[in-house]
Amino acid sequence: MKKFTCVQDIGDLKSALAEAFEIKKDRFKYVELGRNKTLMMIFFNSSLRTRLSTQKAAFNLGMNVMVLDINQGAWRLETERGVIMDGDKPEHLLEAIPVMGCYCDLIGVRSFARFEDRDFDYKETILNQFIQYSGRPVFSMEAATRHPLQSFADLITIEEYKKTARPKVVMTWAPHPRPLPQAVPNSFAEWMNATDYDFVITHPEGYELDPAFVGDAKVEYDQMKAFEGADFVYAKNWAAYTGDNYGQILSKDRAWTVSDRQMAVTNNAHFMHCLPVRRNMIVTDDVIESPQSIVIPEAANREISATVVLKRLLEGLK
Ligand SMILES: CCC[C@H](NC(C)=O)C(=O)O
Ligand SMILES: NC(=O)OP(=O)(O)O
Repeated sequence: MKKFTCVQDIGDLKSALAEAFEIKKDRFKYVELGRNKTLMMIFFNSSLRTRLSTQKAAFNLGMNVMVLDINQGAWRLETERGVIMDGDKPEHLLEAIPVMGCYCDLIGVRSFARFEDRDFDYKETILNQFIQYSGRPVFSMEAATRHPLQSFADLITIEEYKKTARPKVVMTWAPHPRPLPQAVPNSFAEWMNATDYDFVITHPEGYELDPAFVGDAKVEYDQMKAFEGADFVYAKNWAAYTGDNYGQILSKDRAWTVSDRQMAVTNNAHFMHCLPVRRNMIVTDDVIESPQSIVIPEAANREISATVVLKRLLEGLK
């Protein structure tokens, strides 16, 4: 594997899942693979799970790790080509990227959507500059339009907890005080559409995601109807994608907050969320603390998804 930015990069999902469960049984099985190899993790945005689980995954494979928070300690970076750099940014990404590539073997990048220009975001301008100019294999630690390490961990978790071969999985929008990226819901939809699950998306009108990610998923504007018979509920907030509303908050309607009311019409569904979660906006305390909540095992599986991805990138170096 030469990059990991989307579901297609991991190849056959059944093989990827088999590798994940093999590693889950013995996560140090490939500890020699990464000896004297260095992972560089570059964050343009905050992180807890990705930062910790990906470092742990690198240690599982015997790698060295360097972490750079671009906006703390490094030079502020200009990302637009052609700009006259007479402002507050002393360095351009087009120099910084190949320099960073000199010091490592693999690069992970976190660079959220900026919500200033939909084309800039949806062309994955920042991530693709790392792919083009670093000279190293690059993987996404959540970019503008996808979060594949999260989605892979989500799939591992559903496979571990499902009670039927084709579970009903419902992704629901929920309110949030800030406009959040579409990367997590886009990516979850992309991975769910690559399985044979019964996948439904539910959100208020105006929150339609990019059709390229929605694919053949059923979209249901009535949340209660969507929840009927669900085996898994995956809650997430996202800002509007369509038209002039791009990056905007259209609703903070807390009738969409996942509570016992909605969970009561499911098939005793498991509750999932990628975290961090705003309690009593996205989900009530009772639901996220209930026996059906699997948000912690879901977060634990981030170490497993990252170990499989780093292993395949290291194998691709040979
Ligand atoms: C894993 C989630 C990261 C980010 N969350 C926030 C709060 O910015 C998001 O919603 O994309
Ligand atoms: N789910 C996830 O990626 O969490 P962080 O933003 O804390 O890394």
